[in-house]
Amino acid sequence: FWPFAVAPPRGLPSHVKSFRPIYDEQPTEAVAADALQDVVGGSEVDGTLLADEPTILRDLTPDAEIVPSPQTTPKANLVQAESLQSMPSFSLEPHSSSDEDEDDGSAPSFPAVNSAQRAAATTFSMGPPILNTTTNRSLPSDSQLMPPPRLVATNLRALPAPTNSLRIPSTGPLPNRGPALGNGLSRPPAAPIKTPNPRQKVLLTPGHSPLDWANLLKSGTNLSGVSSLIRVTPSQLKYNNGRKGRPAWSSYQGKVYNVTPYLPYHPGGEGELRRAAGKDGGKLFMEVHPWVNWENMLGECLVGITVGENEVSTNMQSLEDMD
Ligand code: HEM
Repeated sequence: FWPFAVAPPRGLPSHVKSFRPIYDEQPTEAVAADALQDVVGGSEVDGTLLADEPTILRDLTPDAEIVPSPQTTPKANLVQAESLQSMPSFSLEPHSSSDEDEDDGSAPSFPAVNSAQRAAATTFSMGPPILNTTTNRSLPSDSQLMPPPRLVATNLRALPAPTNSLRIPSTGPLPNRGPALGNGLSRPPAAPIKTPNPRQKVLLTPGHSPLDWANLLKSGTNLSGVSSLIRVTPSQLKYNNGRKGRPAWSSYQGKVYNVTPYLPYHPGGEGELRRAAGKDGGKLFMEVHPWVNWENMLGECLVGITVGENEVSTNMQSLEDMD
């Protein structure tokens, strides 16, 4: 079935595998010619089909005006040599030239032959060295070189001995890892590291922080254990050493304090504070924390002042009586 008014083309070009109509309606001759033109090639000039194959179009459209088409596919033709004279021609053939700057296939000379650098080099012997193939490179003689540094004793530093080298030894125990263990599973507890001035603060029990002590000082509680300040003889001070239920008194620069209520508040621990109980604790105190103001911290604990043994008040009980 051929729906067009024209017959299907015969002798399709080799690159056309099939010829399939794409119009459902009856196309006009012009449309059919366009479709045919797409297939068989050719061109249209001023409404006139210029077919590459006039015989085919003649069969398809017998009434159409058929004119031979110009050559649309370039083909090699013989042309006259005169017509090529106006066209530039190129050639890869080498041509002879006396100019040394022309590329002769070798590396360009530097500096350029006619340059000022080349001229200066010949005049002042400056510029790049000209390699002479007969002498090759002229190495400087020993007399032109700096002499090697002399090894004198003052220039030498003692190298570290191999055993004291900082380099980690490749074999054996590492120097800072302790002794090697037999089973390798457990390690003995490390010895405590001693520092010149270790802090010896203790963990205070709840309710005994420095702030709690400050609040207790302001509470108005009698912390001294006495109704009024008294004269304290050395025997009295020694007697109140905090043992056997007796209060712990300590003297600091002539003043006696009852440190018993402060024991659980002492950041250094009760034991440290008890070391000064029953005696003058000024030396120990100043050895540990001379920055601490004991007068402010123990103000409410003040018992009295130290006096000589013979200065005991008449109404004061003797140490024998207190025992
Ligand atoms: C009764 C008088 C004393 C008061 C009021 C007192 C008070 C204090 C205070 C406030 C601190 C904390 C200091 C800080 O954090 O910098 C402290 C720490 C300490 N106190 Fe006392 N102290 C007294 C007596 C003593 C005595 C007689 C000793 C020793 C024999 C002692 C041994 C220590 C120690 C070892 C610490 C810990 C030091 C540290 O922080 O490393 N204190 N004391």
